Amino acid sequence: MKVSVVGTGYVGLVSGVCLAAKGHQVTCVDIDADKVSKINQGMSPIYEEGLDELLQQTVGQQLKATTDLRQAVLSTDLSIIAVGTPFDGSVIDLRYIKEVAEQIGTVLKDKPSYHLVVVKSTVVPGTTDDIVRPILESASGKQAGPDFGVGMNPEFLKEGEAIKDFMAPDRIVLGGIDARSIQLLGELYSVFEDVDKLETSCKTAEMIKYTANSLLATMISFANEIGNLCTALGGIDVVDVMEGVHLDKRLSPILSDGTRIRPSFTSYIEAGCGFGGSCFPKDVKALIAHGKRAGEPMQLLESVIRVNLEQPNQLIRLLKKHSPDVNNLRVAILGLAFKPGTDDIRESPALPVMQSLLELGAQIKAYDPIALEPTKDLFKDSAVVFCDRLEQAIDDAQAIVLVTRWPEFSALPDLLAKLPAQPLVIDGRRMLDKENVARYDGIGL
Ligand SMILES: NC(=O)c1ccc[n+]([C@@H]2O[C@H](COP(=O)([O-])OP(=O)(O)OC[C@H]3O[C@@H](n4cnc5c(N)ncnc54)[C@H](O)[C@@H]3O)[C@@H](O)[C@H]2O)c1
Ligand SMILES: O=c1ccn([C@@H]2O[C@H](COP(=O)(O)OP(=O)(O)O[C@H]3O[C@H](CO)[C@@H](O)[C@H](O)[C@H]3O)[C@@H](O)[C@H]2O)c(=O)[nH]1
Repeated sequence: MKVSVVGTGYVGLVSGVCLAAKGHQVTCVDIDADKVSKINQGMSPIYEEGLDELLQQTVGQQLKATTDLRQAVLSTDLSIIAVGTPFDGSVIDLRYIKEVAEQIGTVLKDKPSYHLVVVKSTVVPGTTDDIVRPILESASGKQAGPDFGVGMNPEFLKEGEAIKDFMAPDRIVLGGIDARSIQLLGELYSVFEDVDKLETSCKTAEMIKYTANSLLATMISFANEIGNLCTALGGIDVVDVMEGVHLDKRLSPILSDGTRIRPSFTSYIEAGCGFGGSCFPKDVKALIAHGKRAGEPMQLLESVIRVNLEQPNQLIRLLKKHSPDVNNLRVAILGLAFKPGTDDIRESPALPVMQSLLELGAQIKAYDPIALEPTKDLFKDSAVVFCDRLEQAIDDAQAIVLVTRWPEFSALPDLLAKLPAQPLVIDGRRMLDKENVARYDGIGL
């Protein structure tokens, strides 16, 4: 099929490149001419494992990028909207979605053939039916249904694993205003075989996305609250607790070949220093606000956000338990990205941890394999020393605070063993073997 994807951020570019790799003819559209130029040269504007390679395989053949939305819509059968939907504190900001809907509607006025417009951005339930559809109708002077189709197809990819998630998704949700819209959207995804596909309304598709993210965020805050209680009670390790809980077959099913799905970090019931990123915090807050407007306060989700806001402080509390005076303490912060596999620092727990330590007078060295540059900008007026190598960050540290679960940090016990004096290690992700580190403490211990 011929597909245009509007917005070339994490979701738009990954979707465009993967759909191209699956054999579709894709035109990516962005208002940012720099991004468009980079994409056409085969260079991804964002860091995502495997994206550059897949882009280079497809660009100039199955995929091209442009700033010309009009031409892109006229020359394709289907347009996917993948622009940002930031949360402004009380509602999600639909400015970019509305702008793009208006622009696509204007083009549809001059397009004689049927076209399907699909919202992929995360939008609160009702947005596609009540906001996007009327804008498309009024800008085109046409009627949704007979003249053009409207669909909603939420995206579930995780940053750092985006290509894998898109190419082999757990499920594909096909929302649409009518059978024809859903059928065409289904055709786009017919190249994804052996994947559960759910056909539904746009409003339900939107709600599935928010519910999925809210559930995962709830599981994390739940694990973190239990972890903090383990710390307060003493003599209990949350890792053992969660393993015991997870052995319930309802949580770790036994597969038909007899193997059991074991608890792992990705199970979302592992305690840590809090969830960050561009999705969980924003989406949970947006659903809370949407609930309030509907007269349905979301008390559980309010607590999920409160627990998460407080969780980075738990690292400071643990540090102070061992070193009550943090003033002038030499502290290494390991990991700045909100999770491994990305240079994205949005809502990363590392940011409030560094801020608190600076206020307490600590001397900070910070290290991340790829997220140093964006963090440098945020702390440019501070005395934080940014290190290019892990060894450099820890060489004279009195304390180490591990914030991001980068695989590279599993080498820490060996590196520490070579140091003349052993620093205290506060493990915010419980990724190190506590028996292998001389002075160890961590979340939920
Ligand atoms: N980042 C994720 O992991 C993820 C995963 C699933 C869903 N989502 C959702 O997908 C949506 C997009 O997220 P993102 O992280 O890709 O956003 P992003 O901010 O990385 O990218 C948005 C892109 O849209 C472009 N844009 C803005 N206005 C435009 C216009 N009028 N025409 C063309 N391009 C325009 C911007 O220049 C930018 O490149 C959001 O609703 C987000 O919640 C994100
Ligand atoms: O057991 C866990 C798992 C994750 N996290 C943290 O949770 C945050 C989010 O992690 P992850 O879910 O891996 O990354 P995202 O890229 O934010 O992906 C989430 O948000 C996307 C955007 O909506 C969805 O598409 C994905 O399905 C959903 O997992 C990160 O800070 C992680 O460190 C934990 O603290 N404990």
